[in-house]
Amino acid sequence: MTEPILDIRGISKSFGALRASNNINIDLRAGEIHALIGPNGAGKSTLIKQIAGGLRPDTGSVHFDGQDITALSTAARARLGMGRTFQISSLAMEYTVLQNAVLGALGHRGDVFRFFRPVMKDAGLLATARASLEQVGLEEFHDARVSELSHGQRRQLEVAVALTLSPKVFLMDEPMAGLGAEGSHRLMGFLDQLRHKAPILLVEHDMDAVFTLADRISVLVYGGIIATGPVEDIRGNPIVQSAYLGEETAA
Ligand SMILES: Nc1ncnc2c1ncn2[C@@H]1O[C@H](COP(=O)(O)OP(=O)(O)OP(=O)(O)O)[C@@H](O)[C@H]1O
Repeated sequence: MTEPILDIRGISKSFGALRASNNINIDLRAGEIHALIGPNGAGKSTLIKQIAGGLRPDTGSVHFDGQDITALSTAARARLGMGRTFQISSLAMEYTVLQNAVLGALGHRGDVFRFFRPVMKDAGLLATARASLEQVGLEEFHDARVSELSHGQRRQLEVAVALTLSPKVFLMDEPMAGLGAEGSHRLMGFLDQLRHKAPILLVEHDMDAVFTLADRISVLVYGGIIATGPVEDIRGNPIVQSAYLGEETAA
């Protein structure tokens, strides 16, 4: 078995009396999509924040590419190759697709206090931005404003922005949210390919997407992982069904 690229060991996090993460172990290996599912409030976003660096765990560690990064900032983790897309879009709606990608590349470079105009003439940044847009198939939309894009295209642009730092892994928080059937279908095809560039830890409520895309699934309930395994094992696991999937089908 290959060494995990991302290895979360024994993470716990409490907010007052609430144990939002309870001794969580989860890892991500090359080429895979590992889905993290669980009911609302189970602690999925809290876990992603601790992996990405926005929230410090009370105990436990995050290892990334062989290095203990538990004490590193979000920016330092991003520079090491931790790519992230968010539950709520982080795009600048009135800027163009290319400008968003350039801003992403600029942010990752760390020198954000430059004036916008010269930035758009920076050959290195432009090349990085264009290459990322090409990888997600948005090269024809360089000059379109984000506000003119479909939801699905915005999700692709978010991935392009993350790609500007050549990520070694992706953390994705509900990428299917707000997409219609066709948009979800397209994005699923895209993520299916993307996993070969960098494995994906995928938080997702859309069970069709999870069952279609995931290589492994971890189920989080009340802050603790109650099961991890291949899709078929999780689907057929009676504890998972009563704790989560039953609830979903009843909805
Ligand atoms: N900063 C915070 N302070 C206090 N409680 C918090 C904080 N962040 C999260 N919580 C609580 O921790 C629990 C887990 O929340 P979290 O947002 O991680 O769940 P989730 O599984 O991502 O939910 P959803 O699927 O609705 O996005 C919830 O009970 C939430 O209210």
